[in-house]
Amino acid sequence: MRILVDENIPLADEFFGELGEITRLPGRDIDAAAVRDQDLLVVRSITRVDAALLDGSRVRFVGTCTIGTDHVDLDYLHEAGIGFANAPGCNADSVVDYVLSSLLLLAEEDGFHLAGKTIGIVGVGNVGSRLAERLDDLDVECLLCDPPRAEAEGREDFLSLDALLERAEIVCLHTPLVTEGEHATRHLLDASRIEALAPGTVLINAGRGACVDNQALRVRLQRASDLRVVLDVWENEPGIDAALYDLVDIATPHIAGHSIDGKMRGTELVYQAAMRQFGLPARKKLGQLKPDPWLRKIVLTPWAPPLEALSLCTRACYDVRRDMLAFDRYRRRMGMATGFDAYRAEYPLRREFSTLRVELKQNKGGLRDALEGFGFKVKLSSK
Ligand SMILES: NC(=O)c1ccc[n+]([C@@H]2O[C@H](COP(=O)([O-])OP(=O)(O)OC[C@H]3O[C@@H](n4cnc5c(N)ncnc54)[C@H](O)[C@@H]3O)[C@@H](O)[C@H]2O)c1
Ligand SMILES: O=C(O)[C@H](O)[C@H](O)COP(=O)(O)O
Repeated sequence: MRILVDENIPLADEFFGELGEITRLPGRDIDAAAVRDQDLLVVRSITRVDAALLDGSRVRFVGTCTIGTDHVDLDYLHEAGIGFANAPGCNADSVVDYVLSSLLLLAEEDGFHLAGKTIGIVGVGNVGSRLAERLDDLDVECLLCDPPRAEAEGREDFLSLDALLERAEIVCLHTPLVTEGEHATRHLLDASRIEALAPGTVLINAGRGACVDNQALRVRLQRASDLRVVLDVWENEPGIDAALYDLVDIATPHIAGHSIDGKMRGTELVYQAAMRQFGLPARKKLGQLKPDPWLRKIVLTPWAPPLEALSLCTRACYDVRRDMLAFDRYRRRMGMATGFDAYRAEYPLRREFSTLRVELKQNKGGLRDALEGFGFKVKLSSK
């Protein structure tokens, strides 16, 4: 069997090696000529998978090691009888780490506490629901909006988008990009909703760029810099709006989900689906292959002030400023589009909060709940 894999997929040899010969290419170089003689194609979100790529090829199965599927023409694959799998939830915890690291940074810069804030989560799937679970320990009020789930599950506690936007001080978007139908998400935040955001609102988009009308957001920020904006995803990646880039508070190149833990989970999920497709046993397990965490444990003495301690653990594990500053360096050196892709391709190793254990000698000021809310494994020990 011949297998073509995006070069930014970790553990591809370990998982797929037993199936046949592996070729690796940058995701944007995967074209019709490259896939023609392949049997299995494993991609990330930057490869458009459609008839133009696959017609006339031998490919029988396509896997994307991502949550999102908006780069894949699912109808075409179905009609062509080509098997398909994505990796639901694989990097959801990584996105939640990104959101919490960003919120902590803004809270420190602006001198506010997360406790007591009202946070609106739009899109309550794997990412949104895990974010809500973690925030549960932090004494924040969570407002949830997910009309497809509200309809399917009869959830009366879910709000409409406009009701959520009216009350939330922090708005987190975790919706997929859906361009058609009753629940389309393209420009879910359109010009009128962006204009109506109350001054001081924090807006975070780590779903898909086009869920927010980027031009309208730029216009609002040019008129008044009264919002705090965190954008990990953008319209027209990698050639994003440079004027908007200059106006937002935290700008990163679609790396919220790029923890090595999330990427490896994505490879495992696609491997399992491919083995099912080919009727083979999936013997490889991520547990056998995963590298050890690089930072295992932080021990906090009774003198640790709770807020500083939370900040220290978060930054030790993942500090969003690293990605902001690095992206800025890359885009200055290479230009926006090339820098955007290059930083993602060379993305430094990042572990998830759940890989770090925090040992506490004393549980002062709700520190244990805050650390657990952020996702760290906490042990209270008097020794
Ligand atoms: N920035 C990143 O690196 C990164 C990483 C992972 C995922 N993502 C994006 O985030 C999206 C969400 O990820 P997930 O794992 O939670 O996906 P998911 O499929 O588990 O959940 C998406 C949720 O959005 C809801 N939804 C759909 N249309 C909606 C609408 N109009 N309004 C409100 N909610 C709506 C769905 O009902 C679903 O519950 C993915 O589709 C992907 O596009 C981005
Ligand atoms: O949908 C996803 O899983 C994420 O957006 C993913 O992190 C995208 O990463 P990429 O495939 O673009 O490297």
